[in-house]
Amino acid sequence: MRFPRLFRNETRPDAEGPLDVGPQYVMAIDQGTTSTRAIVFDHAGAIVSTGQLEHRQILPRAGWVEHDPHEIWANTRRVVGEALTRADITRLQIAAVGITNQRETTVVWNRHTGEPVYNAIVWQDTRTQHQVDALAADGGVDRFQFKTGLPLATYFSATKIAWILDNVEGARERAEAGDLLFGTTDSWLLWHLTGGTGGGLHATDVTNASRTLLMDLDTLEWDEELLAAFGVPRAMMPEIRSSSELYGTVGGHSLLTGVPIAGILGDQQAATFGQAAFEKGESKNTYGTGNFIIVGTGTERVASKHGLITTVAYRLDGQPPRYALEGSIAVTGSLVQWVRDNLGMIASAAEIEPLAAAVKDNGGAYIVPAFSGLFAPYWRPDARGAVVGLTQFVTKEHLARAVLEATAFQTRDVIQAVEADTGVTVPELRVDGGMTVNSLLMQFQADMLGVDVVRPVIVETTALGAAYAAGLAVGFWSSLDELKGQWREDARWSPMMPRDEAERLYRNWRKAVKRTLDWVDDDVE
Ligand SMILES: Nc1ncnc2c1ncn2[C@@H]1O[C@H](COP(=O)(O)OP(=O)(O)O)[C@@H](O)[C@H]1O
Ligand SMILES: O=P(O)(O)OC[C@H](O)CO
Repeated sequence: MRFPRLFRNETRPDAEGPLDVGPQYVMAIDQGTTSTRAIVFDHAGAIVSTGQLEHRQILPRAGWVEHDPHEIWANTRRVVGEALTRADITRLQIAAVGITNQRETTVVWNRHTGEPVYNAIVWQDTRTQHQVDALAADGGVDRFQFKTGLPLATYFSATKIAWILDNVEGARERAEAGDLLFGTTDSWLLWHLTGGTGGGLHATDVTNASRTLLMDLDTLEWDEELLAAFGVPRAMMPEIRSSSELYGTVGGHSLLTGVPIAGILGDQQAATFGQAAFEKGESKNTYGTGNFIIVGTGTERVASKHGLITTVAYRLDGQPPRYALEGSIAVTGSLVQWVRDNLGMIASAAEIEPLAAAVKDNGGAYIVPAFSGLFAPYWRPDARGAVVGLTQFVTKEHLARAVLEATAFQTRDVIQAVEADTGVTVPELRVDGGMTVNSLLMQFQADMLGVDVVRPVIVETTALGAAYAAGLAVGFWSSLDELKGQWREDARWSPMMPRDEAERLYRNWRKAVKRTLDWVDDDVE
C-alpha cells in the first residue's frame, strides 16, 4: 500500500524501515459515556478498523450514574487489540495514538496501587446538587463564570471530586498527602498507558481541564481560589498540557509499547476538530448520548449571556488557545435508549425511525427529557421530564416521533442562544454522532432550524479529531489546512416544512419546557 507522501516518524526510531513503509496509521482511543472504541485511521482520514465495547452504567440511586474505572481500562486494552487485529497491523505501523473522552467524569485513584477509591462519577450524575446550592447561595450560579466560563452545576468535575473526598473514609487526608490522583478518563487512560504505578504520566489536556470548574480560562492553570472554594487539594491535580504534543510513549509490554501518545481532546472538542471546524464562527452538533453544539470564537473568549458555556476548543503546542461557545444538552440519544430499555417500546435504537415514520406528525404530544434537570440554555436542575399534550388520539408512533423531535427542538433552543450571543446566523449545521443515521430526525432538524443540515462521510468525527491532534504532533499530517482538505460531504437535508408550521411546533415545545420547571422542591429525591 502506498500513501500520498512519504512519512518518517522521528519520534519512532524503532519503527523506521524503508521510507515508504514507516508508520502508515494513527489510532484514536475514544472513551465515551456508553462505550470505548479504538479506531485506526489512514493518512486520508479513512477508517481502517474499529474495536468497540460497551461498559456498565451503574445506577445505584435516582440521579446517580457511575462507571467502573477498571472496566474502562480493561475494555480499552481489548478494543486496541481488536482494532489492530482487524486491520492486520502491529504497533510498528502506528505513528501515534490520540485519546478522546467523555468529559467531566471523575476518577480518583491511589498513585501507589492504581486502585480507584470510588467508581467514576459520571457527568450526568446529580448527587452533588446540595453542594452546588450551598456554593450558589453565596454569589449565585454565575459565581465562577468569569474565571471558568462555566455556571455552577453538578455537570462539572469539581463537586464530584469533593464528594469523593468527603464520602470515602480517609480520602481527604490521603489526597492532601499526595497519595491520591484526580483525572477525567483521558488522564486515567494516559496514566495506565504510560506505565501506571511504574511511573505513569499524570496529565490532561486543556480542553478537559476547562470542564472542571477549577481552571482559569486565561492562565490555563489550576486556580488556587477555585481549588479552595471546592475543597480540592492541589496535590491531586494533573498537569495541564496542550491538545497536540508528545505526552509520552506507551510503556510496559503491551500491543502499543513504544507508540507515542500525542493528542488529547475532550470528546466534543475532538468532534469539532474532526469536523475541521478550526476557525471562528465554524460549528458542529454531535448527536450521541446527549447533544453538544460547539461554535468557535477564535483566540477571543466570549462570555455567554444566553446560557452557553465558554470553553477551550483546542490548543496546539506552543500556540495560543482557541476558545468556543458550547451548548450542552444532557439527554438526546439516551432518550431513545430509555424508550428501548425502560419502556421496551422498541428492541433497538434503529427501530425508532420506522415507528416514527408511521405517522405524519406528533399527534400533539411533546416529550421534554429533563432527566438530570435541563442543561443549556436553561440550566434548571429543578426540572424533571414530562410528556405533555396527551389525548386519547396519541399512539406509540406519535410518541416515537416526539422522542426524535425533542432532540431537534433542544438543538434549536441552543442554536438560538448561539445566534443571540454571537450576533451571527448559523448558515448551516454540520452534524455527526450516532443519531445522525436517522434521516427522519435530520430532516426534522433542517425543518426546525430553517437551514441545511450537513453530514460528512466520516461520522466518527470524535475519534478522527483525536487522531488529527496526535498525527499533527508527530508530523503525520502537516497542517490544519491539509486536514480541512480531507472533509467530505456525505448527505444534506434542506428545510421542507412551511415556516409557519415549524414555528407553531416550536412554540408548543417552549410551552412544554415550561411545564417541566419547578418540579423538584428538594433536590434529594
Ligand atoms: N437510528 C437511530 N435513531 C435514533 N437514535 C439512535 C439511532 N442509532 C443510535 N441512536 C442513539 O445514538 C446514541 C449513540 O450514539 P454515539 O455517537 O455512539 O454516542 P456516545 O458517543 O455518546 O456513546 C445512543 O444514545 C442511541 O440511542
Ligand atoms: O461520551 P459522550 O459522547 O456522550 O459525550 C459526553 C460529553 O463529553 C459530556 O460533556
